Amino acid sequence: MDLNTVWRDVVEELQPNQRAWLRASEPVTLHENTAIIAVPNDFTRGQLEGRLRAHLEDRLSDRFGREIRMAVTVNPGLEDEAAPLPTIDEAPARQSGNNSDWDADVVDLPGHGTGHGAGRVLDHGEPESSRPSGIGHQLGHQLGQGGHSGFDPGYTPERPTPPPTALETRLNPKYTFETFVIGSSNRFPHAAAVAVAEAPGKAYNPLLVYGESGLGKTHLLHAIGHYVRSLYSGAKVRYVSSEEFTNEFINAIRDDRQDRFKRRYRDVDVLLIDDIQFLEGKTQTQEEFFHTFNTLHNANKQIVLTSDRPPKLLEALEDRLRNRFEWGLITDVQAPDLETRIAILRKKAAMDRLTAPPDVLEFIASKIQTNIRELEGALIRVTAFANLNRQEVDMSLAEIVLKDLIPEGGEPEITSQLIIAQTAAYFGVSIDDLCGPSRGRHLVMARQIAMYLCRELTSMSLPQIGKEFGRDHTTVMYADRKINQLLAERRAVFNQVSELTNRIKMQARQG
Ligand SMILES: Nc1ncnc2c1ncn2[C@@H]1O[C@H](COP(=O)(O)OP(=O)(O)OP(=O)(O)O)[C@@H](O)[C@H]1O
Repeated sequence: MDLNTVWRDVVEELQPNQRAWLRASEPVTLHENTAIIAVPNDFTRGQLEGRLRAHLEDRLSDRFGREIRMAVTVNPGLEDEAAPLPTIDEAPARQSGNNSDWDADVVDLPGHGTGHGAGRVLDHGEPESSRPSGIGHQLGHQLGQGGHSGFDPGYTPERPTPPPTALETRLNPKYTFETFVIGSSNRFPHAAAVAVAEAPGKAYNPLLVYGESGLGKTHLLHAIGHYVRSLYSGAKVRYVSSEEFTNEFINAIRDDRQDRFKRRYRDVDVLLIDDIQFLEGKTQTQEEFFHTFNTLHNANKQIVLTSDRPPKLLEALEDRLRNRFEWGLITDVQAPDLETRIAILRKKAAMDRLTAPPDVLEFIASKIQTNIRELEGALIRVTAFANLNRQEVDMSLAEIVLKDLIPEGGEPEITSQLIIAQTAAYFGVSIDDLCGPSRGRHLVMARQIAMYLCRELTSMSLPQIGKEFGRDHTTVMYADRKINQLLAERRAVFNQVSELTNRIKMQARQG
């Protein structure tokens, strides 16, 4: 059964006045349980997402014999098709929607707005890394985006004030679409992310990406931020984890600075909010976020969310909030297949100038199957070990290092308490000191290693790890980077980390 036919029938069955809304709608694709429908403008999208949604989803589900969700995207090109002759009044309006408010360099980005994809078709063949200006455009098309020609973003860049730096928007410069490897496990969320970045507030709103830890959700979120900023200079992009959002909200109440907090999150063009599962059970923060969400959504500002579960399973979230999350497009990242894992390792090796022959990359990729963070960690350890021993990276070396990293018979569960206790014992310091404020050199190193191991061996988020040590997430990020670097430079650190990892894993296995 094809979506075109079903959509036509479903529209036919509507009341004439309702049918009028859908005159210029166009079904784009059916991806698993999501039917993507393009409409010409925000107003129509509002109708579809509001009063017509339940009915249309029911009818689509009946026809396909399974539950179908609808995701609506705006494609202004459809209006042109629907309207036989533009009136004189309309013409200038369209033109102003054609990016004339934006910086010239933005409009002239290669590969954009031409409608003729410079990108390759990604449905077949090897995983590849994404180049948004070509491939993204084409994928955007696959998801019903008309490219960004004719797209009126609805906000103007603030020319008098310089655009915020990546630091101010808190985007990790390494997490871009260029460094993201596309494979079958993430093709759809990647395409959705590109579409949203090319047409913020128009494509799918909100976009929600869910999936297990270490599969690239945060990476995609940051990539959207970078890409929006490169396309629309002056666009206000804000990235925040839900934990930070919660903490800032609590602090704002404490300091009686709610207004400032509200402005911070409501006065943005794109809000990227990570790990919304942390909002579960936090009633007051949920309430605040609900209003933030509504303010942004009503103003057609883009919201992108990530979660470790689909919204349906976020049980301790208020219904009205969960319901909001289900308005737009929901898509998941899955564990990468072997080819994608190899491609990710190749890319990482090239980026960080780590030399490892193809058989070693394949070996690592075959051993570490689910978490990309662990996959990258294993590559770093193998190359660091070789570097310290002034040896070539080869299979026998990789086998030794990975044997320590991956125990026979599956992974035991490792907690931060275990890591902290073992690290404290290993370095001969007390747990209180390890997690306390003292900044003695020995202690700082032990603490950084403990933080690094929490990042490596558990699925805890940066803020969660930070909390264990009474510090914020940036300290954890710094520690993680620092230890990764020292692993390659200092044999003592490499040995300590390896030995400690073994001890922790052994202890975890013994229960
Ligand atoms: N497709 C990919 N291509 C290249 N690198 C990737 C890809 N997916 C993930 N990574 C890398 O894997 C690491 C973990 O990814 P990320 O932090 O985005 O995962 P996550 O799903 O947000 O995990 P968590 O829920 O634990 O925060 C990052 O270093 C990221 O750059």
